[in-house]
Amino acid sequence: MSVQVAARWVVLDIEGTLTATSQVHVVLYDYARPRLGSWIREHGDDPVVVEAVEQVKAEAGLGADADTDAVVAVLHSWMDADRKATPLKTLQGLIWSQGYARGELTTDYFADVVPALRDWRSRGARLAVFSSGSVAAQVASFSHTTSGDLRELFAGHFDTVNAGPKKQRASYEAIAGQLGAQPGQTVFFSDVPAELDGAAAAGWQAVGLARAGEPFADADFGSHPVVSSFDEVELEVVA
Ligand SMILES: CSCCC(=O)C(=O)COP(=O)(O)O
Ligand SMILES: [Mg+2]
Repeated sequence: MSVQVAARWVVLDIEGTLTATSQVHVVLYDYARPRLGSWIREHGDDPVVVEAVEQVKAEAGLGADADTDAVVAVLHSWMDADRKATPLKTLQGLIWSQGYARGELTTDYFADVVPALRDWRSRGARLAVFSSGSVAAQVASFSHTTSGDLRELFAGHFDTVNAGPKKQRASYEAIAGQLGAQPGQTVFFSDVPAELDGAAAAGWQAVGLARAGEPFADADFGSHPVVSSFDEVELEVVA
């Protein structure tokens, strides 16, 4: 069954929507896990790293003098629990960016994704991304994919820093404001029902992705329309 959407702006979640969850939880997390300690030690003069480490200590209740091993233990526990904490996402993004630049990481999308995004873009839709992954991680991941460099497809990238938490209405209002998008002409695609609730509360259209084999495949999407792939989306691009 197909879902009809009339929109100018298409905003996309990544994990579970564009890529398999294993692409993040296995490929990317396994890449970051053994590199966190050395990254923190070797970039002690990078203010971004210093701030992220301070945030980890504060969020985890560690003392200010906690050593790097203690910070890394917290980061590993957050990855084990898939806690999408902003300082973890910042540090992962730095490490993944280097991995993509070195050719050690490549993003693989579900088969329907790249054809759909190219079709929507060619017909005048504006595309943007809203993910818990940092903007740096997003840009790096779209630059090295099995379909080439896809960065030119996107007009905006949003994360928990420049937009806010993905389940909150205010984050979607912030994104629409930054894009200059009319909420009613904007659609958000995600595999997580609570994220769709946040988008809908901001006046957006919201469509669930229930992809076979993914963690949210059998989730209750409530009143949100649901598709199992982008092949089931009929997008009318409005001016
Ligand atoms: C290559 S971007 C990294 C994706 C990531 O770290 C993540 O946690 C994905 O979460 P999402 O909000 O896209 O479900
Ligand atoms: Mg997701």
